[in-house]
Amino acid sequence: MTCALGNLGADLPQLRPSPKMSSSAPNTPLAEKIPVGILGATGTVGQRFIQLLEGHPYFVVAAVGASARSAGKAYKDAAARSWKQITVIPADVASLIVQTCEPENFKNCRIVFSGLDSDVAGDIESAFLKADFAVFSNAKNYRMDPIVPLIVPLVNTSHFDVIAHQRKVHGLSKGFIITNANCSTTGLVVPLKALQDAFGPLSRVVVTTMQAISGAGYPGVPSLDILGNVVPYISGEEEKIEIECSKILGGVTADLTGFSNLPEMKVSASCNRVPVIDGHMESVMVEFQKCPAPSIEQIIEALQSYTSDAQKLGVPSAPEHAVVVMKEADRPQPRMDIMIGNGNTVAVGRVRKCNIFDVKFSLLSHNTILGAAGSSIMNAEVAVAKGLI
Ligand SMILES: NC(=O)C1=CN([C@@H]2O[C@H](COP(=O)(O)OP(=O)(O)OC[C@H]3O[C@@H](n4cnc5c(N)ncnc54)[C@H](OP(=O)(O)O)[C@@H]3O)[C@@H](O)[C@H]2O)C=CC1
Ligand SMILES: N[C@@H](CC(=O)OP(=O)(O)O)C(=O)O
Repeated sequence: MTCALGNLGADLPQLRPSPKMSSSAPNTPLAEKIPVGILGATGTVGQRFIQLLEGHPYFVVAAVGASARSAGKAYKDAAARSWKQITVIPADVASLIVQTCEPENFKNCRIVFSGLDSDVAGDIESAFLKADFAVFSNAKNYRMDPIVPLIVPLVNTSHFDVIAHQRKVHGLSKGFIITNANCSTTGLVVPLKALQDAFGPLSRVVVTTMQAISGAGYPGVPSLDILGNVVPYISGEEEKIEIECSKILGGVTADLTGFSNLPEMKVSASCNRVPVIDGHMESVMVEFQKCPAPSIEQIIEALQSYTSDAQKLGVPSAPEHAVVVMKEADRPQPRMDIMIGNGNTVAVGRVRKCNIFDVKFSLLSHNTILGAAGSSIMNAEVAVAKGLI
């Protein structure tokens, strides 16, 4: 899964100058919106980008890309069968002509958000990086690359500090690549970060996931496999959760050229596909290095009071609460709780003593909002606030 991006320094095309932007007041609309492109725009994650970017205060969708199967059609026709959002396709995007995913077709964009299938994301995202775009990827291809930040905006925006080094290595002036985490990793690391900040290092984490079908994209899991059923296997998912947590919860090296992972924190994941449309549930057990461990009351307080850097920066998509702790015995539940914080909050419940580790709880996070497009957009907002765009 670890891929080297290679030497990207040569043949940089001249891009149009980026619009004037203010990094001093990140939560107010920019004087001129930043044109963005969406790669994989017809897919499950791409659609979520289009939905979330409608009326966005910083960004405007200026180009959409997908495979040769979709290219050349108006977006509304290319996505006619696959659009599964509960809102209609925004009118200004509906009429855009879908492009093939080549940088020259996105010359009017400063940023590209990628919801590309991982089979093609590696080469395409690399081409956009080489062409000096700011690339925000949802695919797994570059997550573990030693100079690519893997950022969950409610957890580790400090990892943006490696961008200057990444630009230097690749000979870029404005471009960079940031990746999001796997959707189950994303829901997990937010409460883990709250606990790590409050009580010090974690030694062991065991997680069992119950993942929605939208996680598999469209058309995804056949209905006959999933209706009235549970499938106890999602290819590659357990391995991704187990390694990504360590990079995200670790720091940046002192010279800002890479990441200091947390090999001492052991994570074991078991993943299941369940017949839910949106929202990944996770059942989590945590052991602290600290002995004696904090009390359940202290743990609940730490989860509730956790405030991420994205919230402190006040970027538009940052939720009021990174974590909400639900007190009802049978919550959170996907049907009722998935849109807390507009899909960018992690709902935690059933926080209780664990007879084997120190604490156990359930969590719910939105796999295509916080777990994908929502985090990418929030990462881009943070990049604007940090003056990187
Ligand atoms: N769904 C989720 O919850 C999450 C997904 N991800 C990741 O996000 C990415 C997208 O996932 P998802 O939206 O579910 O996948 P989908 O299968 O729903 O969408 C895939 C997209 O990639 C495009 N595509 C496929 N082949 C090519 C090609 N050769 N050239 C250009 N575009 C191509 C498709 O276009 P076309 O319609 O023309 O075929 C489509 O737009 C994946 O890497 C996935 O692992 C990450 C976190 C969560
Ligand atoms: N595998 C996840 C979604 C996904 O595509 O993850 P990743 O981007 O890590 O491959 C799911 O099925 O729910």
